[in-house]
Amino acid sequence: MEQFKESVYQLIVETSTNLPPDVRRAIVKAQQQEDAGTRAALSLSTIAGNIETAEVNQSPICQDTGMPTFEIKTPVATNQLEMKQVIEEAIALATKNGILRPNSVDSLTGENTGNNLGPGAPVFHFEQWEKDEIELRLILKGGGCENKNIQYSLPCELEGIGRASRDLDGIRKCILHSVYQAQGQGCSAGFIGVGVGGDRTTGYALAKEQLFRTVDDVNPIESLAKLEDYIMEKANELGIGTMGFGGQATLLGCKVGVLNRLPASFFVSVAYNCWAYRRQGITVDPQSGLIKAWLYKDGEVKMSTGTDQQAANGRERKEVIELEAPITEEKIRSLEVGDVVMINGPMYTGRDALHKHLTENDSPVDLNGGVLYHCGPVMLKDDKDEWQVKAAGPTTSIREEPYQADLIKKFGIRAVIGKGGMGARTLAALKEHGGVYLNAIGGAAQYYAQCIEKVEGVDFLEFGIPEAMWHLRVKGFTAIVTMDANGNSLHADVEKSSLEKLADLRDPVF
Ligand SMILES: O=C(O)C[C@H](O)C(=O)O
Ligand code: SF4
Repeated sequence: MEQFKESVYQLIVETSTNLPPDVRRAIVKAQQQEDAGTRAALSLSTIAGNIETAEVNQSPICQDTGMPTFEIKTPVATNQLEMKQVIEEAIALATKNGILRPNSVDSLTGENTGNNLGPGAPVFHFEQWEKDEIELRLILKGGGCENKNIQYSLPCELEGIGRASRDLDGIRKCILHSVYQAQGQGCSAGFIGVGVGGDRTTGYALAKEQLFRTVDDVNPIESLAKLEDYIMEKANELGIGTMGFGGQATLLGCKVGVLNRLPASFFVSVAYNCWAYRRQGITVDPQSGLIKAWLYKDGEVKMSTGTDQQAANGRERKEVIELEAPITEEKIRSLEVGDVVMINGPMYTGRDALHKHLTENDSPVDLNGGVLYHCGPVMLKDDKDEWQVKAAGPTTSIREEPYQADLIKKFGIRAVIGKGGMGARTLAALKEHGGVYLNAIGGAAQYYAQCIEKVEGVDFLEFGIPEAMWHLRVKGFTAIVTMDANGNSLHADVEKSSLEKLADLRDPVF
């Protein structure tokens, strides 16, 4: 069992730090589709560089290492209870070593268990088979894209695309709508697994299972193969693009599975996965516990960071505006949507727990002119007992919409960094107070970790590592202004134009 534990540990490390070749190929293809110099192309370059760094440094590709979900097939008479225990030990070890973020939170008390174990975590699906080998597949699907999963109960009326009836064309409409409603918030360009039929539970389970198919896998059911191809073509016409910045690549994969349903129910369930599509698998010899084969490794795909591509196209990078924190109101008001900024100086992290706390309490640090970063990093203490940043990309900002406007005004915050954009109340507060929303590249956790020079302190560690308020000193932290102090929002614009394009796809196709 010691060797089996080592094999499972290796599987966890590979899944968290090294994107499989089929996913890499899909991202490379997206890079080739985008025009050099655009926001989408720059973001994809950052993503490509991040993928390489994560592999080289053996560090998490994204700081949200997700809900570890195992699909396991065992020979008859294998002791699954013993296996479960060993896998849990491997999970706890990977968490201790900074390969996984402590991600399991008591839903009633908010307490983080610290080792990724607890009721329902990790997720195990066991099955027996006749073969004399163990197969383990693992997916690490993060919370931001999980929040963009959606389940439709047909018939229904859908914004933009109209009525979805109980037929193949209704299914088509639901899937297109699911991509639209995700916008950039699930770190597009994404991959979707779709479950048609089943009940509410098995429909979602089927949708997730589809994510274990390789990107180039062709559906054995002809009508579904056609549907998958159609969705790939049309979803990429919605213009949502990487991180919702607009662009050619919105969807990188679509896989559809089907189950029978009850006469009264008709569910279409969609599991949305970000570009950081971390899934891997192994077969293991049950006697020795050694890895026999890797399931998603068909060759090496090196990522190109795109600078060569830009140079080849002769296009200049947009000028970068340097900002020293704390930032003056005048400087902030001079920024416009589309500007690329580079921040130096202090920055504070804060997400769900902190926003709620600051609404009711004072801040332990002066946030006047300050930069607030929606981020839940992976942190480890080194031998000198100092905190080191292992991964630190942005989290989805829209969750803080109920609080953000009040906090901007209450504390004098000038820049909020996150991903996916924020809503109308925040936009109004940015205008009134003089502030900007900066979009960082979701999932690029290695890229941003490298911009952090020092961890200068931490408050509210009792909220758990992801939710604590980390005091960071950054240098060259690059992000894009997507909401400015003049009332402009790139997110609102992309949402509007993609809704119009969705509406163009109303007419029946199947
Ligand atoms: O929890 C996080 O760090 C990020 C999350 O996966 C998100 O996409 O918002
Ligand atoms: S931050 Fe983005 S890339 Fe990371 S898990 Fe969340 S959705 Fe995925």
